[in-house]
Amino acid sequence: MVDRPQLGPTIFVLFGATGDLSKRMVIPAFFQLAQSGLLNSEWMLIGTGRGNVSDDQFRDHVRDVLHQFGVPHDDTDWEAFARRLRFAGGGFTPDNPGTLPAAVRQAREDLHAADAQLVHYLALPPSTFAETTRALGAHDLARGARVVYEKPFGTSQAAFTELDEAVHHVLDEKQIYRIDHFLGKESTQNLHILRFANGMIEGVWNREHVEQVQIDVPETLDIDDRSRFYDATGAVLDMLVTHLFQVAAEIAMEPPQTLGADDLQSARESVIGAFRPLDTADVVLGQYEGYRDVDGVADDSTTETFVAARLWVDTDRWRGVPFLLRTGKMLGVSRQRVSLVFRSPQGPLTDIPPDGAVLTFDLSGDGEIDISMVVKEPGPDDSLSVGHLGLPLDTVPLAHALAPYSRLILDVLHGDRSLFTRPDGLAHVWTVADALLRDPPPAKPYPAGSMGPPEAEDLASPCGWLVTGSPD
Ligand SMILES: NC(=O)C1=CN([C@@H]2O[C@H](COP(=O)(O)OP(=O)(O)OC[C@H]3O[C@@H](n4cnc5c(N)ncnc54)[C@H](OP(=O)(O)O)[C@@H]3O)[C@@H](O)[C@H]2O)C=CC1
Ligand SMILES: O=C1O[C@H](COP(=O)(O)O)[C@@H](O)[C@H](O)[C@H]1O
Repeated sequence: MVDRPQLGPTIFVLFGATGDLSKRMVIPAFFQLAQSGLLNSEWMLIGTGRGNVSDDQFRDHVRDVLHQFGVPHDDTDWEAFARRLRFAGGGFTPDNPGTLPAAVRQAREDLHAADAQLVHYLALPPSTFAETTRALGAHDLARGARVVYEKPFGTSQAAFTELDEAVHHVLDEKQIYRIDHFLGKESTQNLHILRFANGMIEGVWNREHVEQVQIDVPETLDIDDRSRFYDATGAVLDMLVTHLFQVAAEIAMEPPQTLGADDLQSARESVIGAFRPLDTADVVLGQYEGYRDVDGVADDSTTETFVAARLWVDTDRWRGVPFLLRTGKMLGVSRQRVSLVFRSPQGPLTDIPPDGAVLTFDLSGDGEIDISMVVKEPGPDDSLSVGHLGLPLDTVPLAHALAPYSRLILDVLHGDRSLFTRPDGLAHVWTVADALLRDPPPAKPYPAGSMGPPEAEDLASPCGWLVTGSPD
């Protein structure tokens, strides 16, 4: 990132600026960028929404958000930031521009930058993506702009195709940034950096050496804050076909020619084409006991709050290696672990623990890479034991981790699409998930605080899931 050119003046339009995602992620991330001096000094953030919120009311909201989410700042930081906040209300549809076009014109004047880079961030319900894009075209706010779409970008093959066509009617692919914040995590980026920078890792990144891959994101979190959204979405759409598939693609991809944006994006998104459509016999769905009592959840809801799946990647590199994916709400622990479990060598040693040699990427927080290895148990005989080496990424010299949303927003400002998804990859995602979405197996009940339905354990045999309900 040190080699990146200076950014020019920027106008960042935040749709859904007073919504949940904006307050949790986008506003704190943008503030982090401003505070770290990573923005051009000439920028303006225009929040938008359907209500008539004054600039000052919006500034109060933003300040509350920074307090609520514990974003450290002093008065000087805040005053410099607040001066650059505006709000444009009155809605924004193809028939009604509200006050946004005028606010953008004014921002260009205030910045003395007729050519300021316009970025629209759609932190909106996905059902509004197509219409908002049409409105950008209708009110001349699409020309030269970059547009960030939140997930999910479509909820089925048909919905994806319809949305993709609507968006491409107004924008070129180069203007489109479909965000998946798991790709912005420091450890996720190490799935390609560590691999391609270290021959000893790249050499074993294949079926000859890897017995199985686990992508495991259990969460203790409930869904109370967004029960309506969640009940209409479920774990398969919320996590599996989005974040977990993208992480699987990061692992499965063939080496790109370069780590330039187009090559990296192409390598990751094209390997999704080799994901075998999921067999529902390889999927276990669950629903935690008590889910139907949550306010906003239907009394007879069949929505899954847990999914475990065995995915196969039909490439020469990975044929026959199961990719085990698991995530769910109200589980016994919160973890975000990607593990490559290595095969035991044939040779003189017997009784080697089957999951002794594992390379793990911890995606949570600032990230960590761990290696476990089978070693001699120090002592008088030759018993085998498993030892661990941990590398917290914040201990790497000069580490200055960016939160995933900060990193991805910065990439948008720089016009770097390497960590964003592409329509060919997404189109195939819907093919892979089609049978599961059309005819899902019933969600099996599981107790809150457990690790999901017991049937999910069988998917991961013989090693079993490496993340268990017990503390590490
Ligand atoms: N919340 C989260 O933790 C996460 C959310 N996401 C994604 O981010 C996006 C936004 O999610 P979230 O913030 O939770 O959503 P919200 O339900 O909070 O909606 C965001 C804002 O959108 C506006 N809005 C709501 N309905 C409509 C509508 N029918 N037409 C136009 N504007 C509307 C509202 O602003 P106003 O009333 O001011 O117009 C609202 O504040 C979604 O795509 C979601 O999937 C992704 C990851 C995590
Ligand atoms: O997108 C989502 O991600 C979160 C988990 O993300 P993280 O920020 O904790 O890494 C998940 O809880 C949520 O259901 C999902 O919508």
